[in-house]
Amino acid sequence: MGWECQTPNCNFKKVPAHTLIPAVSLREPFWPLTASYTLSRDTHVPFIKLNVSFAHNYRINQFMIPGIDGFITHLIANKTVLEEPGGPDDMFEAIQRNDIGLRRRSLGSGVTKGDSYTRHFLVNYGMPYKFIAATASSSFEGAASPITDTRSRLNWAAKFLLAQEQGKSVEEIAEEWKSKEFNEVLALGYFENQRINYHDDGEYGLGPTIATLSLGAPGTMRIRMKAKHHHGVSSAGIYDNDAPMPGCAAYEARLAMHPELQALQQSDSKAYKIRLKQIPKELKLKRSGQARDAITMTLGHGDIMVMHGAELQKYYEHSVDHTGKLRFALTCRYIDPESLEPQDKPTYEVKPDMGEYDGAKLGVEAMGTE
Ligand SMILES: O=C(O)CCC(=O)C(=O)O
Repeated sequence: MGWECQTPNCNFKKVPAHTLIPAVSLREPFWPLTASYTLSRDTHVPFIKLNVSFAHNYRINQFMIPGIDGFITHLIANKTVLEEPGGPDDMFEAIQRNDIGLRRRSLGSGVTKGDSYTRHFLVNYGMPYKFIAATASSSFEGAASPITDTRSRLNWAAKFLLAQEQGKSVEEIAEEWKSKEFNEVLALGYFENQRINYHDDGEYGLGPTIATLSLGAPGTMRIRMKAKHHHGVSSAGIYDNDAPMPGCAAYEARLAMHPELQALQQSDSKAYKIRLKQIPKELKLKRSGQARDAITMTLGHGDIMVMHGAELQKYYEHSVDHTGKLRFALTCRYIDPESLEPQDKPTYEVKPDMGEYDGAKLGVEAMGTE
């Protein structure tokens, strides 16, 4: 990676050497990391429900958001996970040693003269994911092992959590999961001061489950209700008539008037439009500002974060920053091939995941609790 001048006939190229950041340097002297369960630094506001469990070397923080059908789960890895052969420590160093194609990509914005670029580095594998930036996609065939291993690891994590949530066995979930398993890995690389701003992952054609493996410096992931749903009013002062969510501004009052407003929408569209302008003033709803963060998770090296539920993406958004030297986030999604325009379809076959990673098999004796 480096710089290359694209002026015709200019051959300027600068490729600074990357000094490898060893995985052991990520260990924090005052943060216990052993073969037992790791502590949590996550926080949340009172209306969010947290369920903590422990399994397969992970402390599992499952956040439930009232009103939302879905969950956000943070699997906090212990030392056994980090040090397993081909695991997070090995992956972190392998991504630094091999060029997996991480580049700043053009956002294709017409706002400024010339191209503007993402502030972080990215590359996509498997089914093309065209929403963040014009990201070149490559086949899983021949991809570096951290890419294919991540796909397999995250398919396991998603199946395990869905089984837990739905009270089914992992085998039962595996049967249903097969046709919609993760078929894409988006790798993001962040150097110092690089971050991804608030956004959602609810684009057309995406499955309801999204999972990320975090490698390197701990990332701070913040989740907040989108301003439109929190305040319930557009910048033009029009009331937003989506169902109000617990934790939003004037929740009780908005909830009480919701059925009446729905009925008015059906019966008298003129009166309904007038009400949409009156309500923000009546309830003194703010048009600007943001909701406070509802959940803040510290995504440590080797941790997995799984978001499940389409409603979650509709009402909530997330951002991630970090204060270290280098962080990678490898995120898996299911992208419906039918949702892609002919010109966006892959030119290669996206084959099923043959990795068969099973986190339940790891270090069972060391934990002594499974
Ligand atoms: O950096 C991360 O952990 C999150 C990446 C993310 O939000 C995304 O890929 O949509």
